[in-house]
Amino acid sequence: MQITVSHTSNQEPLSLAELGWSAFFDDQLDRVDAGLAPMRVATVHRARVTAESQSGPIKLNLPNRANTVDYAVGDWVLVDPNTRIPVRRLERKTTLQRRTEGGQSPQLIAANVDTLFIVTSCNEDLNVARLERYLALANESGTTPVIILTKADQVADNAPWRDQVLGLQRGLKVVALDATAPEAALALAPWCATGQTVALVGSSGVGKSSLLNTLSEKAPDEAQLTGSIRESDAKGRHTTTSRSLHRIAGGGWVIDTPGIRTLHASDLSVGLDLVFVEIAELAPECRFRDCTHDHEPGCAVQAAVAVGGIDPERLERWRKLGNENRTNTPVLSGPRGNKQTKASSKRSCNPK
Ligand SMILES: Nc1nc2c(ncn2[C@@H]2O[C@H](COP(=O)(O)OP(=O)(O)OP(=O)(O)O)[C@@H](O)[C@H]2O)c(=O)[nH]1
Ligand SMILES: [Zn+2]
Repeated sequence: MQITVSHTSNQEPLSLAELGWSAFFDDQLDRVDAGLAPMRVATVHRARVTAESQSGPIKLNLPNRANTVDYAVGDWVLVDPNTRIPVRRLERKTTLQRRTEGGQSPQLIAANVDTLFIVTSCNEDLNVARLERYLALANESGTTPVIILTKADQVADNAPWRDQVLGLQRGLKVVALDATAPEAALALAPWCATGQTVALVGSSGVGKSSLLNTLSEKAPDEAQLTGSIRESDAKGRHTTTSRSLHRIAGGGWVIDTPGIRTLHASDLSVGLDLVFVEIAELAPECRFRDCTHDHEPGCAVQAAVAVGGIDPERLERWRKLGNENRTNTPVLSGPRGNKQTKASSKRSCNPK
């Protein structure tokens, strides 16, 4: 499908596949959609949404009373090429969302992300509990997590950092690199092929902007701001201000999402099970169905801790994250007035 839309860019037209289109979206098209142009949401502001069309970036005209919070960077929308009004948003393949503290409805971070790059650096600031949160978020949203250890060039041996993160989830891929070096793009190429979409999450100062610039081969004058890091406490300044969709040189797309530091564990169920799979697998063997793996007799998890099969610190972090999840996930009223949480209505791994 190629529908011409007047635009501001001189770039070569992109195929839909280059924009990230796949059979998943094609299957959602109806005959009535003929004449509409599929486009990908690139930026979402309070009253303004822009998109990447096949012929370049364009500003969308929102219908009256449309709420921009309904759109996420990475969304596919079908746009009327004459009015530039998005007529329909396609169902999302993956949805990254977060709930701010006390927030009733989750806030969209990004949509249709294939791989979540969880960025952390080889310094003393590495926080496994935070990485487990990001992993649970990635799993829950349906994206594949990859841990990126930046600043590998600043340590003689990155093995101690690699060892800390490899065990955080079964089959986890970990890549150590220098985010500022062109070779970083090569190391990440397996996840950045044409049509693939990745997103970057991680604390301030770990190298997300640097990685973004390296992946997009941005010239210095158009590069994202890269902030400086305070040497004293290894904590960075927050410098990134607008989320957006960037083209990866010779391949897919990268979404940069600020504000992820205020991420809270909420709405997690299978996402948590996949991170703490060693606990989830043993839980059915506990004597009590609602075992909290704490003080109960016949607890298979505590038995595994006793013989060194389960790391007690992991169990403690699982408990904290599960508690945080339950606290932050609003309780919904069930059909007959019985209360149930969204998380517990799916297969749950919360401390029961
Ligand atoms: N040597 C080296 N320096 C790096 C690497 N990654 C980032 N830096 C430097 O660390 C500082 C912070 O990097 P940024 O890319 O701004 O970090 P960020 O994660 O985008 O930070 P926020 O925008 O605050 O979220 C900059 O001075 C970078 O040049 C790396 O892999 N090696
Ligand atoms: Zn138990």
